[in-house]
Amino acid sequence: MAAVSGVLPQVPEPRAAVFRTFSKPRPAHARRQAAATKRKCQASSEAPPAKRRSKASFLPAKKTAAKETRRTLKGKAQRTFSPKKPSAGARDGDQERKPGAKTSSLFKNNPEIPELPRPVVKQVQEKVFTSDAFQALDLHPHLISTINTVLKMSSMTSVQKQSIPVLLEGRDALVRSQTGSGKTLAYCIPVVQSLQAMQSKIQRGDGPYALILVPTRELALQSFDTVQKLLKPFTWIVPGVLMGGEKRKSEKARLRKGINILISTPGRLVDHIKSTKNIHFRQIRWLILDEADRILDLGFEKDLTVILNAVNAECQERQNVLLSATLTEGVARLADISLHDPVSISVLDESHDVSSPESEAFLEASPPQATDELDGFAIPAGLEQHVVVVPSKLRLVCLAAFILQKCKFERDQKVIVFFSSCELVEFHYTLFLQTLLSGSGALAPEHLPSTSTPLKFLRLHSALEQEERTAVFQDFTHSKTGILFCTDIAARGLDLPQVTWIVQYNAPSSPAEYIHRIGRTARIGCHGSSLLVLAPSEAEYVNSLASHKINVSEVKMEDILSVLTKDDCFKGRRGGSQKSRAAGPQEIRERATVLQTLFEDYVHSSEETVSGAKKALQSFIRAYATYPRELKHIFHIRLLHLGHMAKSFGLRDAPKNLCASAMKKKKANLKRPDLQRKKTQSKQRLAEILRSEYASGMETGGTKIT
Ligand SMILES: Nc1ncnc2c1ncn2[C@@H]1O[C@H](COP(=O)(O)OP(=O)(O)OP(=O)(O)O)[C@@H](O)[C@H]1O
Repeated sequence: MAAVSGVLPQVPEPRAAVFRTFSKPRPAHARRQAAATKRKCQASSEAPPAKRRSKASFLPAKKTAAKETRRTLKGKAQRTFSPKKPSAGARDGDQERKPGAKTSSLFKNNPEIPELPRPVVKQVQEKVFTSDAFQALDLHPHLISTINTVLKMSSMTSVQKQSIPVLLEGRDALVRSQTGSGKTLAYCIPVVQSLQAMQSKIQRGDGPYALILVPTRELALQSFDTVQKLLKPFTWIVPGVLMGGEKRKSEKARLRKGINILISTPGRLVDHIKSTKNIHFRQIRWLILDEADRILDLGFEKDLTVILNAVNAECQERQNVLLSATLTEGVARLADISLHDPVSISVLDESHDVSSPESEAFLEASPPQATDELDGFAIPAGLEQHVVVVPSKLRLVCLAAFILQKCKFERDQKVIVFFSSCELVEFHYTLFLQTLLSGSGALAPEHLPSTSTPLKFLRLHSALEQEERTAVFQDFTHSKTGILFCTDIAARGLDLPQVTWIVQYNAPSSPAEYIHRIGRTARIGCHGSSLLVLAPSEAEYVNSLASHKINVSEVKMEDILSVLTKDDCFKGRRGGSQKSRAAGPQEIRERATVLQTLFEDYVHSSEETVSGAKKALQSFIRAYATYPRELKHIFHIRLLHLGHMAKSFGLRDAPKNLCASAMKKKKANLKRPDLQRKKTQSKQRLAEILRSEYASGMETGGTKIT
């Protein structure tokens, strides 16, 4: 199959059947080139036959995947992306493909898929809506009409019904209700109502009366948008947003003119506290921490202390409100330092009988406690949660098949896929764009099945320029369909309409993050679904979720992969299609192999792409090493099979240098007397890395007072 270095054909490996149906009609010169490539491919396909499959194969097949792929090559050599000459990187030791080596052995030597534990847990549920109209509240008539006409809302949600009167009474509060239940308005309405009612009319130059802290820039923009809408009738009250990525100068200018309701990420605010002389908190009446547990979790504690000190130094009398769908011990600790005689508001219905009188949201007028996860977190009733166990080698094709199923063969599907790092998002985004999209190595329109929808890929992570981040956020918000690849910066608070599926390709590091990620769908009483992808060694995670009252139902990997039989782009040698013959397990395996080969060919098309895949793999391993201690027995790097993982990055073999450097480091560490100190340092570095995901964007440059 593979050629020895030196006689390697220009096109590294012909996977003609893969590319044939993916290509567009080509001009004459391209056809001549393809014919030449075809000849080369035919020549290279005369390599010795691959070995027969071993009996230890997962899903035993009659023929090897490698064999099948090679057979598809004959006489079908067209590429849909333009590979550069096999590069040094692509040919170096670990990636070199030896004569007779297998193309892909996706279904061989995989670990058994274990029987998943089936714990039965009673999920916590909340009732989203009440029958009470906003008119029932003592609000300014213009505010009510804005809610009704601009926001187009008539009845209150449970959390709004419970929170708004309490906050209008002037109490501090700790508010917990499920994702997508309307917490933003639960605090924005009382803030606007109280500020417009102030006896001496607010002046812009007075500065901030309300300070709203949120963990991410997108959430800051979203909350700003809501506040802006509510303020329509009250034009003298000026809202403003501070967030990383924007020009500091323009923010300073806006601060100088005056912002009355200030929405910010903590890091950015701290930066202004330290560097902007026009910022003051003399008038502060409200301090709101949205996603309060996250703000604490991510090491924002230090920033928060700076902010609280700055606010306390100028003003003691204010209302404090903390909100989140997930209360943890951390929140309670935070509550200790910032709340005064707070009311704890929790919208819960554990009875599951949402029509019974007892199931009404209840108000618990007590100090907040460490409500930790023992209670379980409420999950929207319309959310169906699934889990699929996939051997590492098959992860990539499984994800691709799932996306194709949802976004190509079903209508109006909006999917968010969560990854554990920016590098992973970038890698998968580029790979899918280059291989599955029309025009760049993908499906030519004439080959698209009539039922299919064009794919639209987007990505969101902290390493993007702010302008692009905002554009992507807006684009996905207003799209009817699409696939958003993202890190956890999109996990909290974002209200992206009509998201139908959440995929967690990398498992989250805590049950709280699981809840927030899946909470991007099934919002405000709608329906949605989620899929968690686990490796066989991670199956135990289902029990961990169950201990937090989270129920997931299993879907079989084969059922996800079977979509490939709907798509003749992935036809194997025997060319079976759904029309010509029934799709059996063998055909599914063949097509999965064709798809994997498409990925591998792209990855191995240049030195750059090989190196990108290696970096992504490295990033995956780094992220894997950061699971908290209580999950280490499930997610431990020693449980990973590097060679198998490499396949899920389109690499044909495990990169040797990656292993070697990791091992060397481990050995060296064992000999070190100062190991403990180093460990602490690396933990700190890790915290920094995680933190950078939510950074203010103002880390670089001096902090000159202006
Ligand atoms: N009373 C209401 N009637 C109809 N829709 C509402 C109402 N209140 C809020 N919404 C809508 O519900 C959606 C979710 O609201 P919001 O983003 O405030 O939820 P949340 O509880 O803060 O979620 P998360 O925990 O994920 O941050 C938004 O689109 C919002 O406009």
